[in-house]
Amino acid sequence: MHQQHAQTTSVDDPIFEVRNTSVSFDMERGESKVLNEVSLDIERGEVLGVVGESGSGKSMFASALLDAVVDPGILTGDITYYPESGESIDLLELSDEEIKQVRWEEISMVFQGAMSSFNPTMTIEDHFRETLAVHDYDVEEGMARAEELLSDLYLEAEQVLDAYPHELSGGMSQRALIALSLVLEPEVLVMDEPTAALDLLMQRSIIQLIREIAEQRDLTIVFITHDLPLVANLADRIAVLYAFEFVEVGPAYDVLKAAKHPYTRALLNSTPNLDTPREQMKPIEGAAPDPVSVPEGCSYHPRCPLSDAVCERDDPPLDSDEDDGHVAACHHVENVPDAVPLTLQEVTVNE
Ligand SMILES: Nc1ncnc2c1ncn2[C@@H]1O[C@H](COP(=O)(O)OP(=O)(O)OP(=O)(O)O)[C@@H](O)[C@H]1O
Repeated sequence: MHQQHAQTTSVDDPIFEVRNTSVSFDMERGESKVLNEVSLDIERGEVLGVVGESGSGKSMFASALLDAVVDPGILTGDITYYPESGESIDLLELSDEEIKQVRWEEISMVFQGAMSSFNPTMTIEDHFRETLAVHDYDVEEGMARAEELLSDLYLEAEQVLDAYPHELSGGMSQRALIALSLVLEPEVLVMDEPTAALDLLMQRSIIQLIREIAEQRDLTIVFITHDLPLVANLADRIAVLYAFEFVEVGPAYDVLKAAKHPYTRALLNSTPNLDTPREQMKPIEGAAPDPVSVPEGCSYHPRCPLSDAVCERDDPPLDSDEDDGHVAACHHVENVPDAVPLTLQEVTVNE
């Protein structure tokens, strides 16, 4: 059995406290735990990048934050949300009606592929008006905000509002969706691979816009991606998911320049820099675990050059004596830099 992870690095002013949170599916092959007892604090106003390979549980973490795990997934644990003013909210205890209000108004979400989020028979303006009306906001005031948001995202507001979703390019519709997700002035925006379907140039310009908007509006952003170099330019902190658990959390600069976990270092070595075409990236050897049969002990041990009997037996906790907020779940943290040297250091990082 996996041990319960110790509490992770705490932050000064948490907007979320996620504790021992799991998502599981009952499968014919056995219990599939696709988020495994994760604990993490998210700081108010930060951009947190959540990074991991495909199938590592990133989307499960995103949907857990909105208590929106798809059926028949079972979400357990504690997620406390601290609004800017008022009482803290135990998200997993809310009624369906209450959680609907929190979503969009407090915590909003943008997924990959705007097209599937828009209704093809409605104009973009209809989407804004409907969202405002359903949440009992003043529609005219809200539409003024919508125009402002669209132009902050470098879109011609009038033209975009009049358009049907299919009339917009991929980059335009993704930006329109970001504007829609912000029209109710939420405190948190959870973005799950919001730029994955776009070309590199458009991805970068949207990342830049997201940074600007986060700063202007004091937003907390949880940005989920498999693309480590992409978040390098965006995130204040990075949390790395491997096999449904966080294996490393820390300030973006430290995680990118001095990663502590062998997996994070392998991930960095597999993604040389922002200009490297995906096809040229070197995949990490071995396969990511199947959620039904996650290895005992440290789940990374079958792929790790430092693995020994302790790693095969004990799941390392995500804690450390370090006081710099940079933690890694590894029994051999001090030996990692020699055992897994960073081959490429070209990731550009916001300092
Ligand atoms: N409806 C479902 N029923 C059972 N298992 C599921 C379901 N949806 C997802 N999973 C499994 O949960 C695990 C985590 O999925 P998740 O979508 O969170 O991964 P991810 O890191 O976001 O990957 P990707 O980048 O490919 O979206 C995967 O093994 C996936 O197969």
